[in-house]
Amino acid sequence: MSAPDSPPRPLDEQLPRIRTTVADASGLLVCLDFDGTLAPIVEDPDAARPIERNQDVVATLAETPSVTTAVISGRALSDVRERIDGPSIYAGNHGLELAREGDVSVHPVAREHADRIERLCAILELALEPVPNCRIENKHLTGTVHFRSVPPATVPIVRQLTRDLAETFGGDVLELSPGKQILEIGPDLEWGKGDAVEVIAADEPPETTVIYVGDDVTDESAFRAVEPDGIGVRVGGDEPSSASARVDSPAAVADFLSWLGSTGVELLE
Ligand SMILES: O=P(O)(O)OC[C@H]1O[C@H](O[C@H]2O[C@H](CO)[C@@H](O)[C@H](O)[C@H]2O)[C@H](O)[C@@H](O)[C@@H]1O
Repeated sequence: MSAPDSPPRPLDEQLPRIRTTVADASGLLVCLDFDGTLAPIVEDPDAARPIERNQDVVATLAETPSVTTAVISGRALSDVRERIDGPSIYAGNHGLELAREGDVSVHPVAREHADRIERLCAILELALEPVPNCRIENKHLTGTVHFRSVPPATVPIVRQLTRDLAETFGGDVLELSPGKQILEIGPDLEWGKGDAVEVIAADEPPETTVIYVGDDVTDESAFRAVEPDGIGVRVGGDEPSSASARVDSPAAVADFLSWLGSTGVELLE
């Protein structure tokens, strides 16, 4: 395992360990983040789409008997399900909602605070309306303030207003967290993508290797959940990470997933 403050190694360097780990397994649970991992980061969050090769390889993996696929996203569950087909499991809102086997479960504390999130999103819409290209994404259990496309001089204002309004209207039950050119508002909870991965993995047969691929700070809890027995792959950037391997881009994710679907599946016990 790499220490949390050490950079993951390029995937090629990690392949010998990955081969051994997969060869010792009877099946794979492949968990995938969406934005920045399957889909390139784009200016308009509504325009994000997986690259075609990721869409194809996820569909192929989803049909492979020894593989379970899951998409674990910060987007709302209803949103991410529309964006990629195939997986049998989806988690939305950073793991606060989980859909599997025809059932959707929602974290009870997040459900309790959903009205407060809705109200705060409405207030933020009004307050930030004068800032060109500032978007509020109301995800019902969490909300996102997007400042990727705002005039650079207004970013500090967006950040400060968001902080102030979250403090005033979030009481002591909501918290802010960072993302890629966003601020996320959610319930103040010890629950994240790593917890969702653990819940999903608990239902897999013994000797399943868990793989998690993601690009952002909220994916770190998932890397910690899967490493060192499983495989964490961080996409892009050069930040320290708890993932042991790194790839450059969604295109490189497609290469890795294709390798898993061919060589990886053949290596399984
Ligand atoms: O966990 P993820 O599936 O990676 O979701 C994290 C956030 O992704 C989206 O925002 C990011 O992608 C946008 C489209 O490329 C980009 O415009 C934005 O700047 C990024 O932060 C999504 O809109 C958020 O709701 C997710 O929380």
